[in-house]
Amino acid sequence: MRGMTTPAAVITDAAAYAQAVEDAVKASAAYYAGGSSPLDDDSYDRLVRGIAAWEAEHPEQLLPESPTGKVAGGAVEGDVPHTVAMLSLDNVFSPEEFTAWTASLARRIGHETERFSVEPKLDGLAVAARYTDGRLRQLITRGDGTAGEDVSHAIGTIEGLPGQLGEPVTVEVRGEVLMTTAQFEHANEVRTAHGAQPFANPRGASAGTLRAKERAYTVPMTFFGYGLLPMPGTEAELATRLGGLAHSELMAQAATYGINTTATTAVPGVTADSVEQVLARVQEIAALRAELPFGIDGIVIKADLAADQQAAGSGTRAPRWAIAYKLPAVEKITRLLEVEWNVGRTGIIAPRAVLEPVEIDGATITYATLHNPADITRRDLRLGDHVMVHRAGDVIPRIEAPVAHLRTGDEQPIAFPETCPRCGAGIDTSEQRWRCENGRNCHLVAALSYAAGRDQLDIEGLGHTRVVQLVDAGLVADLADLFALTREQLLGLERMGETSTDNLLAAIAAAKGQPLSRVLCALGVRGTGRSMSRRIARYFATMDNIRAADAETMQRVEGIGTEKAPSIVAELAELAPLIDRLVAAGVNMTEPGATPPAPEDAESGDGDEGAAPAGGPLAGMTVVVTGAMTGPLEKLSRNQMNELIERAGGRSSSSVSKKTTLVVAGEGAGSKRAKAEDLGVRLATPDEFAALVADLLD
Ligand SMILES: NC(=O)c1ccc[n+]([C@@H]2O[C@H](COP(=O)([O-])OP(=O)(O)OC[C@H]3O[C@@H](n4cnc5c(N)ncnc54)[C@H](O)[C@@H]3O)[C@@H](O)[C@H]2O)c1
Ligand SMILES: [Zn+2]
Repeated sequence: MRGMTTPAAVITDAAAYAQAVEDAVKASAAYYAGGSSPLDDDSYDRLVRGIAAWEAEHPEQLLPESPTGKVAGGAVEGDVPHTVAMLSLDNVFSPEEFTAWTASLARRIGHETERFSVEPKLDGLAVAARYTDGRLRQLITRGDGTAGEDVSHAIGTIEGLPGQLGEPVTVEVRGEVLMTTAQFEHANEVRTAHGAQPFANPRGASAGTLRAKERAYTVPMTFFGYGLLPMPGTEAELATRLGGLAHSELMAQAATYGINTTATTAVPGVTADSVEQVLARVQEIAALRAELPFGIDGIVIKADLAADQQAAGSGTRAPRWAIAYKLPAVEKITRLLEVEWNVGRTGIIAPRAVLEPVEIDGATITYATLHNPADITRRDLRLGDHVMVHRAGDVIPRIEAPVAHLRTGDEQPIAFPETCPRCGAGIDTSEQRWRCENGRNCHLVAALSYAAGRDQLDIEGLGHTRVVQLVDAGLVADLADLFALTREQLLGLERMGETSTDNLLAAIAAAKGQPLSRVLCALGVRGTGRSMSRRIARYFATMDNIRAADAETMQRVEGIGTEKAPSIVAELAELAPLIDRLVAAGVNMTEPGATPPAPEDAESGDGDEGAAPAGGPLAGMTVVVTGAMTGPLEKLSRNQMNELIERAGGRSSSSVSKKTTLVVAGEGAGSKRAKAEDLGVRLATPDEFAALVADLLD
């Protein structure tokens, strides 16, 4: 795993040091008050590392207001004293640093740490929730660690923090308040609808929301507990018992009281008996990070046993028995320079953000998705805005929100196109995603290249350049024209010799034999990608059946709901002349191995049967493929693997969940394998899987 990506800020003289301290304290105060810091975390941490480096060289110049060594950088105060200090955490950034930390902990307590607990480091803010006789009476922020702010007004708006515990106990629960991605999107939608500025990121949104006292609206947040301790009023017997429990036992106890903990997530807290086990778990959590519905900025490792914790003790800023293993930052602030509107192969007009290049976790980011025009309006994005950009794993970078408090007033509204930016035709704005009225004919080259692609008609020799040539020469104006191409026409093109012409014609002829699922996919009907096309083709078995289906019948295919069904039916009706010409050209319109739905079945109308044949070695199974395939499966693309799964009676899926029955994990499998292990889903190697479906392999 990579360590720090950004070096410390370099401070060269006392004046620069004083300025850096002032900047850091200001940023920190804004950060804890409501996330309106001008700096992203990476820049803040860099600044503080620079301050610490200067102080190490010039201890005599240390300014009393310096953020180093203090909870919350010394920028926050409170008036409700904590019974036990609420501290921050020290950091490590690599396996080596972590190992060194465990060694120093062992020296301190006089023996190796018996057991560790390993939990995600939730990226929200810490609160203490005081329960008296099982009732939530008071909610307090961390503040400066010794006293926090009373935010009891937020009681009732935080999921996972019940007003009433399952038992009438008097205890203090500590944990993190955060917003899930969905809660964050919702919060900003509600805020902008009320004329308020959006929050820059989920962390700032929860800080700002928690502290806001009088608002016309409430937005939900989520709580995860990671501490349980006695407080004044706690029964003596319970106090003694809690004091002796291991961290993992406390978490189990909190859960039985009804408190939400990470046990409900894909990254539950676990215990580990060795450094190796801890590091393996760190890797697993890191691999799952991009898929989590909430932000984490590291992994927290604690000595699990109470005796070990007591022996280690705490410093003024952080406990000595716990450490944060930090992960690289996934968020940076940069500027939104421009919005491009690109027309895709189905005629969808999608906005894309052009950013001032910014480095996030080793990659330079210049573009981010913006989904659709409504998304821009909802978040009140403007050109020239500073924006919080998020990028984790292989997921396409996204703009989280504008950093509204950095606005200068020079920002400009984002202009939406009034006509298709590609062909000038009108725009159909009836759905969230806008579409050129010319549909797939608008970007014919993209539509045809897609149709000829490996996972659709698989026409070798018909790459992008060749398609451009055919379209420019006026030889092809739609998919059916491909099948009418003559030898003479092709020979007339530049760089087309006899051999390549014959090869291309043969490839086009072969494409006529592709299964219906691929032909359907090649048509590029909105909402029918590869797997949906396979489900439709398997359910209906023939193109005639598909075309005969009304919206209600279409909904019998799994995954097609009331919204998608009518649009698919309408688009297929639009495509009727094209489909007729494909049929006339001899293109196959049946799905091998699929049987059409029986008429009774069509009347019973209950959902998802028929999506796969009843039998087959994978009947009733949901299968996910990850990593590189080897052995008999080596040559199969991911799409072909999914086709194979469905031919074998199973259902293919791209993400692992509790519903997954089998994960085929090849070399290099990462987060999906980890998740399968977490959920206890059965794993198979490519060879084991090949044996399972041997009858279908040729
Ligand atoms: N952008 C800015 O201007 C700015 C300013 C100040 C601080 N910061 C950021 O804040 C961070 C430092 O803040 P900090 O002092 O709050 O420390 P921290 O967030 O790095 O670590 C301590 C906190 O971790 C949290 N935590 C999450 N999961 C936990 C778990 N399972 N067990 C225990 N604790 C858990 C708790 O809230 C605890 O208080 C840095 O990442 C820094 O970049 C940013
Ligand atoms: Zn167009």
